[in-house]
Amino acid sequence: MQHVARKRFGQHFLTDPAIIDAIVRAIDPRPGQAMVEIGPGLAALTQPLVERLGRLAVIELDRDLAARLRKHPQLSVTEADVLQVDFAALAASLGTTKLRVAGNLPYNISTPILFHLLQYVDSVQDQHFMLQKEVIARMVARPATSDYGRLTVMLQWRYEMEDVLFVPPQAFDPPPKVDSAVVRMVPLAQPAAVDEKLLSELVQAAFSQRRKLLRHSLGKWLEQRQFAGAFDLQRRAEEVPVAEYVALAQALTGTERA
Ligand SMILES: C[S@@+](CC[C@H](N)C(=O)[O-])C[C@H]1O[C@@H](n2cnc3c(N)ncnc32)[C@H](O)[C@@H]1O
Repeated sequence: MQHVARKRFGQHFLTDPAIIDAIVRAIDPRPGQAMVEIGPGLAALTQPLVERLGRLAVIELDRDLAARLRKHPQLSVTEADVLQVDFAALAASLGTTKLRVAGNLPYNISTPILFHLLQYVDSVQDQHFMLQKEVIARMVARPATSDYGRLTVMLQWRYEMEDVLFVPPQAFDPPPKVDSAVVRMVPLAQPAAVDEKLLSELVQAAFSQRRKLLRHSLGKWLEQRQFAGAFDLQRRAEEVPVAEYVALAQALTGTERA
């Protein structure tokens, strides 16, 4: 039966066989691996993935698409909003502690999905996501560039990330208005021990006025926390490397490096 793409679910279905093949090769699924796909849609990626894996868990919000997918004997379908899914519990239900996660994400909620998964980083082996190209540019950005921001710091603190593939709008039906790309995210083996909430507040304060020097955006914030250490506030937020934000958050809590 024909499915009309639903805009509210960010539905853009992959149709280009060469692109689908390139994405699956980048993911490199192996038999028996525990993988979950977010937003399988009409199964463009799902089918080649499950052929290689043997079994695949999928999370789909669209009730009609979930009903179709349930007919596939090798899929376990969770009909849910991915932002409500407990990935640690999902990993346990699949008999693993480390999940592989993949998906051509709905772009309207891609940043919330990335932050949701950050909570479950300890239950993840790796993540491969198709996203708007500009979002991936922000994820993998280097300091002192206009793409470097809150998303960069909060993700680079926990993941090694790589832009692995460019995908043009014509690879989808209907084509999105933006260019896309695929990112590989691998959790760091030895992340710094830091209070994530504090780091998040710090980074938010720093980038709240990104064109100004940090003494304007962060000075007062540090004063309120009675910070007496050394930190150069004569810079803009985008000039501070991830490791320095982490070290500052550690100094604020007295946490030692792991
Ligand atoms: C960009 S489409 C990708 C579809 C398919 N994987 C493909 O590549 O052709 C995004 C998919 O995510 C689903 N989706 C949208 N919002 C979702 C949510 N909150 N939770 C789970 N799935 C969602 C959509 O219904 C759709 O199937």
